[in-house]
Amino acid sequence: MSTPLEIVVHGDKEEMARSTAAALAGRIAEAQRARGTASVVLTGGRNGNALLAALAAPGVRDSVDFSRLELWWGDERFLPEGDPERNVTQAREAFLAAVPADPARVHAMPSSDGAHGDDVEAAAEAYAAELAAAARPEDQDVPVPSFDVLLLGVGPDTHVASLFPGHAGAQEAERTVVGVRGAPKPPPVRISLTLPAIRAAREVWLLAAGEDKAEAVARVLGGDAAPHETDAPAAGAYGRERTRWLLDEAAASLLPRDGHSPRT
Ligand SMILES: O=C(O)[C@H](O)[C@@H](O)[C@H](O)[C@H](O)COP(=O)(O)O
Repeated sequence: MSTPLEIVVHGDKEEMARSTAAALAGRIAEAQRARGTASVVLTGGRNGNALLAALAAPGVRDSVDFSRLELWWGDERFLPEGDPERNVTQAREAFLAAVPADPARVHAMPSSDGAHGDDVEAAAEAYAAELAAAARPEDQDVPVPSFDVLLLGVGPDTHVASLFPGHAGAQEAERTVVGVRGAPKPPPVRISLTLPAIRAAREVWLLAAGEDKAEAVARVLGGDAAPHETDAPAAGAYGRERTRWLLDEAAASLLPRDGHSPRT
């Protein structure tokens, strides 16, 4: 990992969601002051949706100018539009329905009944093209926008987005978006940003709360050296400027406490 890690441990998952939502609102406001707009990549999953619900809370959402916020997704379940299992469907329910986001700036990944039908590779290429079209010349050499914050839930097997240990997506070194088949986490067919796209973000924030994440957190952060990213994709998820792990006590419970702080 090339950027120093920040590890923040909260009392419980609710506090992690609330605190991280407030920090994200602040980061969005800073980016909008600095560059006029902000760009955030959302994640699916329980922790990701809890964060979105906290961001939509009245005291927090009022500090964000949603008319100047670009929203992207790190992965998506490749299902028909409106399917309750799609990350964008869950984000609409948890968050988008409550905030004045600009629909032109909400970049959902394709559905399996859209322009590309059930061709997940074509759908992935289309999203890669949308990302490339939004990239500016001054952005880094990876053809995606300079995301200000890229959010990732962490799976109990250390997967992030839909990049799973031992699967081809975690080894992709060129493309920015891939189609995923045979995902161990249902549904099996997905679209995902790759690690090169993830690492193009200014900041990567990894969300891991709950006892079921303790082994994954210890696997990536607890040893003397990080595991290889193809074996533990979360180990390859870091930003150009900042990498933050947002935990709760349960998820941090297996980290070394004997004066040897987790690798940061
Ligand atoms: O589409 C998905 O399922 C997510 O994007 C996935 O990467 C998720 O973030 C992790 O599996 C953690 O999910 P939980 O927070 O529910 O444990």
